[in-house]
Amino acid sequence: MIRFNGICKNFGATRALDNFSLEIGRGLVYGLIGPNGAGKTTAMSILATLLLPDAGTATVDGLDVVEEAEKVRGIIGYMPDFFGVYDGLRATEYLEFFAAAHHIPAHRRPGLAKTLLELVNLPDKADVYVDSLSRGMKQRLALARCLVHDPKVLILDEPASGLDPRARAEMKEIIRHLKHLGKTVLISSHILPELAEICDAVAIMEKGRLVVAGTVAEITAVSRGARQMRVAVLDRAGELAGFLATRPGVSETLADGQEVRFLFDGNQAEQAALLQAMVSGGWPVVEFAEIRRNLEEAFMAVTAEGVEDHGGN
Ligand SMILES: Nc1ncnc2c1ncn2[C@@H]1O[C@H](COP(=O)(O)OP(=O)(O)OP(=O)(O)O)[C@@H](O)[C@H]1O
Repeated sequence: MIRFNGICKNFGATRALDNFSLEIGRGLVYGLIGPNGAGKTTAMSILATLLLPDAGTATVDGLDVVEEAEKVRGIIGYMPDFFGVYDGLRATEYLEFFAAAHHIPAHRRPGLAKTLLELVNLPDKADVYVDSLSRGMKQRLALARCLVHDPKVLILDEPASGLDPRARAEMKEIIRHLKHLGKTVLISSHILPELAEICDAVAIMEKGRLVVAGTVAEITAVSRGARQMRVAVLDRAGELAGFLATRPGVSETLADGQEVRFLFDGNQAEQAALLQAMVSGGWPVVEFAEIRRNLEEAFMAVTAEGVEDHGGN
């Protein structure tokens, strides 16, 4: 549904996008994550036809964002990271205004505004002036605004930034709902664990380049190298740490109370063999499991290590 192909974009001496390529399948919620200045907003602006790339191509549903910009605008909804709302307009008027800009016939606009306000959980704010809404409500109204022309693709630049936990949870619910409606959603965020919850896949960017892309599980695996393990025993943890240190693939053993933590570089069969060795050695093993990294830790690891490109998804 979305394809970036070798996109480069410079601002003076700053290379905002450097041969950036990514493919995003239809109907997915796709997260774009990266540190400040990674190029997320630049990539989204190019997709939204608001910036021209210096090199490379980008398409939305097969339409070129430069050659067929007008058609692209008809099938995307774009929510920028910073946006204003107009003074002196009520929520319904605000939505009707944008519906008019999208050539929705006048008789359909009131019903559409009502439906959209319900969709973003603002049905009781129809007659409230938009500049008096809370930040979270403004964000949701802005999202409703992106939906007036029923776009296939939504491009949401940090839609949850600056929101409190409740408002973020509401935003997440709405994004889930949009997925059920069949939309393809590209979303950028710094709130990484939240992206993990709602995204089918994520791409990590750094310095204008794609670092890694895939499902959250794939990314945590790619970034992992040796896995961190934890084994809990009824007693003799210190002795077990010594034993483990002699086993292949085991490093950095650390006994702490009734548990031992260590790094393990091995496949599942080797992991099973290790458990068997512990049990055969007489250690009373209560638990043995991998300590899974969350997306945030994976993100820190891959951006620090600069993992090679793994292509799009
Ligand atoms: N209009 C502009 N003029 C000059 N430099 C720009 C412009 N827009 C972006 N840049 C630069 O391009 C790089 C990428 O910026 P971009 O806003 O795309 O990153 P980002 O990943 O969205 O960052 P953030 O998370 O801080 O929003 C940065 O170094 C930024 O300073």
